[in-house]
Amino acid sequence: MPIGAVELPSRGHWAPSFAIPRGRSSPSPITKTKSPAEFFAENKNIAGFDNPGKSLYTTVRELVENSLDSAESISELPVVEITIEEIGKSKFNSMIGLVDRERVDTKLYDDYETEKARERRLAKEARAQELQAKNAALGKKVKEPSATKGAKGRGEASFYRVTCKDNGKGMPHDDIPNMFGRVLSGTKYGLKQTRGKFGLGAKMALIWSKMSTGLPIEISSSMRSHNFISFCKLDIDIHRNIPHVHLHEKRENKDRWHGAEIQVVIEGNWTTYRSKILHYMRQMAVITPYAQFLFKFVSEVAEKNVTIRFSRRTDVMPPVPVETKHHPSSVDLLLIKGLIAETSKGTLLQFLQHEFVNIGKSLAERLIGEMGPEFSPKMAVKSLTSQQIVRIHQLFRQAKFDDPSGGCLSPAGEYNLRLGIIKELHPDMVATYSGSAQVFEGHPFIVEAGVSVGGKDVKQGLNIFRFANRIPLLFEQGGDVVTRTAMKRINWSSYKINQTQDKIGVFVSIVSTKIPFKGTGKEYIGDDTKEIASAVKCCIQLKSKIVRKIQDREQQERKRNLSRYVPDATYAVYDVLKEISKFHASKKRRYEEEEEDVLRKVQSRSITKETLKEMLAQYVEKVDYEMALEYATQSGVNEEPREAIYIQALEDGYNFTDLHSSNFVFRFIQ
Ligand SMILES: Nc1ncnc2c1ncn2[C@@H]1O[C@H](COP(=O)(O)OP(=O)(O)OP(=O)(O)O)[C@@H](O)[C@H]1O
Repeated sequence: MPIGAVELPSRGHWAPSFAIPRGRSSPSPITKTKSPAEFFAENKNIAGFDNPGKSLYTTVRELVENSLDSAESISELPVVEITIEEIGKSKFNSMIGLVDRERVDTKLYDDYETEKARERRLAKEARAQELQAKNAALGKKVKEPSATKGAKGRGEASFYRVTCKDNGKGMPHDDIPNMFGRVLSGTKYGLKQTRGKFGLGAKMALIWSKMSTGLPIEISSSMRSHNFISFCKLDIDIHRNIPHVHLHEKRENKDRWHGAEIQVVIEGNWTTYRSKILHYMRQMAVITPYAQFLFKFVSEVAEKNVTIRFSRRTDVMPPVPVETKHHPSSVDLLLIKGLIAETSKGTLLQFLQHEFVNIGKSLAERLIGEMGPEFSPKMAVKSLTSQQIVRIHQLFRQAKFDDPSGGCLSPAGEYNLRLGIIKELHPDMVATYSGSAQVFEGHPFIVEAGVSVGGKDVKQGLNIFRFANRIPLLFEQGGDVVTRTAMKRINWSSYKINQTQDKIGVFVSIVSTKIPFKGTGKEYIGDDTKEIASAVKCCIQLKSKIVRKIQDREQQERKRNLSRYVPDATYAVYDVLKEISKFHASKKRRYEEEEEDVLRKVQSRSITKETLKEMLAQYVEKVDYEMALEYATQSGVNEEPREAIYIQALEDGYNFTDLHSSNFVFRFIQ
């Protein structure tokens, strides 16, 4: 939807209005209204900008998610480059044209400490270090020393330039100022599964930069059809909630690049949020294995630099989610009024039939009949009174409608989820499951889950990975429906898994046209949504798959263990045989015919160490095969290797056909 079509909440209507007393002498309060930009600047924590560290994290997150939404919207395999560049105080000062100044009156500063206090602090730190070294020498677990707190005081602020570049759709030249300089404006307001929803994230990064560094945001963008790059430098007029454009021009696009590059300079804290940012990138790589991410942290000190490339492992992308219409049981009074105001349909019958899913002509007629004598199919929908609209709403809440289909959703897919887990965690075992579409308050949702055991960089116990509309959720884990289900409602021991000792990965991805997040931070899904809670439980219960995989693994390990002993066993047996064959030659003892045959062969060297080793290996192979066959007969392996596969519809422009299964995709290129 072009930005012009986005109906912005008009200032003053939605914003909290409150009374400010003028002072003791003046009892009559004046009512003030706030612009959305002002409101979010004052309450930035509700959008994930709680402190400098979290703000750095949220800025990265908002920019990366916009990039992915953008590339996927044009079915382009995403290539996203994100760079966080540390900017020292001197560099920052020179960027804003401020001359560095040494402290003169040191006692003026909050972090001033007397000589005595400094000595005491240093002595305490030395004692802590000594204790740590002692513990390390004794092999005891050493706790990370808490960041040495100097004297009190907030310390120096750290500044970072965050740049995010993608190969997405780009933006129309004239829309850029509004997209980045007007809070609550965006192109993702329709009823559709997208990562972004509120029209807020990029603007919050700008508001934070305005609050912490005063520097504007820079946007470069080009669309596929453009032979120019739009460049825009802007900040935001907080009080009026409008963009304040510094520069907006068209530049040459020699390389025919399309996509967007956003750059913002903010205060942050890399030290405290480093691990959160890297976890976020890794989890994004799990759920988006068809994207390529290049993450860079560029420090002023070269040793602190970080470069991580999360490579693409597949070019199979989930389908682009499609916009859908509202389900009658999901709408409220305000929404019905909005739909009536916007509809191009003339009559009530047409309105019901065309503006909602799952209302066909005959159902629309039955509903109108049920509304009462003052309603008729041919009546003008725009002539409905407020009372009549309430009647429609009441009926929508009580009538029975078919559930909405999940066809408009775009889950990661079992194949991608499995691939992402394998690529980033290298587990010993992974089982995945994809649920069918279900419904919550008229919105379809799909839950997919994976369970892994073992792997790289995975801690002992439960490691929970949560995703909503393919966004990793890292904060407020405790109250989340996935955490609670995995910790409290699943009996892991019945899966042959030890909940405290095994390295267990639990991955749950929920996609929907409406994710019931708690709060605006998009950080967790409450445990109180019954439908979602039970779907999550069903999905994590991959019991038969997990148990089967563990048995398979035990089978493989048995063979591996037996094979490992073949050389030693060969030497031991051969040495014994040689000794016995000497006895046999001296006729001191008689043996059975079969045994004599073996001993003769050892003597004549037609049985050597090598042949014996080979025979033992063959025997292990045979026994393993027989046991596997027996196991397969018991557990019905005949059913197991069959994978459901389906053929993707051939659309114009495709010159290949994909055969999908949860474990693989065959691509036939014509
Ligand atoms: N990298 C990008 N490529 C193309 N368009 C972009 C990009 N970043 C932002 N946009 C456009 O700017 C709009 C505003 O982005 P913003 O991050 O403020 O909100 P949002 O993504 O719509 O919602 P949310 O606040 O939930 O993230 C987006 O809707 C999108 O149309």
